[in-house]
Amino acid sequence: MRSSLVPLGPPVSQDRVITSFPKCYTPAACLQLREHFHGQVSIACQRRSTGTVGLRLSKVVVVGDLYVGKTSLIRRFCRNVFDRNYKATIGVDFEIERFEVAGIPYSLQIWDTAGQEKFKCIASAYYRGAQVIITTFDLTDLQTLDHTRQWLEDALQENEPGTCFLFLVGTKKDLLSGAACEQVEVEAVRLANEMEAEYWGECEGVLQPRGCPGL
Ligand SMILES: Nc1nc2c(ncn2[C@@H]2O[C@H](COP(=O)(O)OP(=O)(O)OP(=O)(O)O)[C@@H](O)[C@H]2O)c(=O)[nH]1
Repeated sequence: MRSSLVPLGPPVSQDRVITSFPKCYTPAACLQLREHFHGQVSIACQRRSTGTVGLRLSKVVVVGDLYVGKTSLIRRFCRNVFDRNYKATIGVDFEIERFEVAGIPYSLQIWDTAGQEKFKCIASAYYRGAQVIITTFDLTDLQTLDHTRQWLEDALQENEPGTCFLFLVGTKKDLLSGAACEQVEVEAVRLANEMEAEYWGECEGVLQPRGCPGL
């Protein structure tokens, strides 16, 4: 069935062609280890028959308090731009990014949700069917870290247990000194482990592993 794997539209750009995966940041923070692969995936990889694996579109939802930097994270990832001007997201917005992973066309549908309380009921209608939940907080505002439990709980409620990969992202690393950032990140990684999520820091939209200095 190779024909069903031909991507629609023009070829994906070179930076969206993924032939190998980077090493995970720390085994404790990364749950997608080889032993966690589904048996069928492991067998398909061993036989190099991944062409028949039908996972070709994943839904990603990004949640978190207002002003933490959800839109900035997505805009950097999709368009490599960063804007210092704040424009609140109204309800939801989305982007589609096309990839080629190990020769298989693959799309990420990324949903940017509004952090403002008054839009929560609109945004939460889009949580269903997520394969990835990215919960974000502002490293300079500890309250936003406290709120991530509730954001995650709300997003998980709309999905089958155990079906989502979870990430916790601390934004605005550039606004903190190394020592202050490390202090918050220790707490964030502890919470990420509790949530069974993988932790990443962020600097003007660019994702960075813990411990990396800001811009
Ligand atoms: N210095 C700095 N500013 C950032 C960073 N990320 C986001 N910002 C700024 O923070 C403000 C809010 O960013 P947004 O991405 O709009 O926040 P949001 O979470 O999408 O906000 P809502 O749409 O209201 O939920 C903007 O002025 C951004 O420029 C960062 O890493 N560093």
